[in-house]
Amino acid sequence: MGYAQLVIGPAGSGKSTYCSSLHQHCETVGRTIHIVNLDPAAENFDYPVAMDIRELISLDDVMEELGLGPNGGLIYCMEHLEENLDDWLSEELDNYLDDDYLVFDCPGQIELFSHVPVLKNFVEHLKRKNFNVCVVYLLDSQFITDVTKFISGCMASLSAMVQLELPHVNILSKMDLVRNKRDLEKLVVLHYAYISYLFLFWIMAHTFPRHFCFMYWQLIILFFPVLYFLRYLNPEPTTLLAELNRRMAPQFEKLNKSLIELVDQYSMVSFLPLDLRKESSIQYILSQIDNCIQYGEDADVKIKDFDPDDD
Ligand SMILES: Nc1nc2c(ncn2[C@@H]2O[C@H](COP(=O)(O)OP(=O)(O)OP(=O)(O)O)[C@@H](O)[C@H]2O)c(=O)[nH]1
Ligand SMILES: [Mg+2]
Repeated sequence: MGYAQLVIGPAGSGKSTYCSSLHQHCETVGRTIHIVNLDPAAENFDYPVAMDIRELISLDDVMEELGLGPNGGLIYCMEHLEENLDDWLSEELDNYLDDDYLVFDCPGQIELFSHVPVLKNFVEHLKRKNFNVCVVYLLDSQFITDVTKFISGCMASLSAMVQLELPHVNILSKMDLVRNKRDLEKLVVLHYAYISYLFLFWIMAHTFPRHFCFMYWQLIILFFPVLYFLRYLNPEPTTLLAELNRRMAPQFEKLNKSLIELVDQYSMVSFLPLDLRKESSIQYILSQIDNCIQYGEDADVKIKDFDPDDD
């Protein structure tokens, strides 16, 4: 039994960077994984490439010989891969043993996981080769700066989920950028809270000179910033719906409600945050994916077989 991650997501969402960080992390902890490049347009790699689609077909050749543009050329390359699943891919996969762990770094063209059946047939082939496969869908954290962007990212992920019919892990990448923004927001809110506090303190001191009144106001003033942070830490579907309705014209209310229900039904609101600066964040994501593909479960059984107490 082999194990595989299919890393997909919109262009520039951080797929290749994730693959490279994952490889580094695994090297550090003494675990072997092999990264496969499935992007015929990729040129620079921060990880050792175990298998490379460019050995099968080159995007530049396709564009030159067939007169196609970069996107049409890429779809042609992927369809060529589909035609060579039994030859090229099977031969390459034969180099890997049982228990090997492959990570496929895919191109970012959304067509590949919305309606073009190449990836679907690709994973079917992996399954036939006895691989446990999990989809890892990366969404750039910038998508949470705007509710409409967030919903469109969720829809693209949902489309991959429905098309590929595999265990699916959603990841919010580039969390280091969110943190900076949130720190700024925190600072602004605390700044205003502090000014309000001083202002009210001054008014109350002149109007009600009793001490318990200050305590009462103190509680109210501190309560508002806390509520503000909770709203960002744990977004509820109802909050998303309210924001969506606020952003769009009234005639879209019914559509918004259905979209949010759909997103909620497929548990799409749950994304695992990935902060590449933290080793613990990569480790947590990897453990969740391992769980999905049951990696390591056989190893436990083997350890039990060799338990020295049995003698
Ligand atoms: N700040 C920050 N930048 C990141 C992170 N991950 C990726 N990037 C940057 O985002 C850009 C795109 O990253 P890639 O890893 O090439 O994204 P990709 O999804 O492989 O892109 P395509 O293969 O073209 O679809 C690069 O400039 C990366 O340096 C991250 O965790 N934090
Ligand atoms: Mg890439």
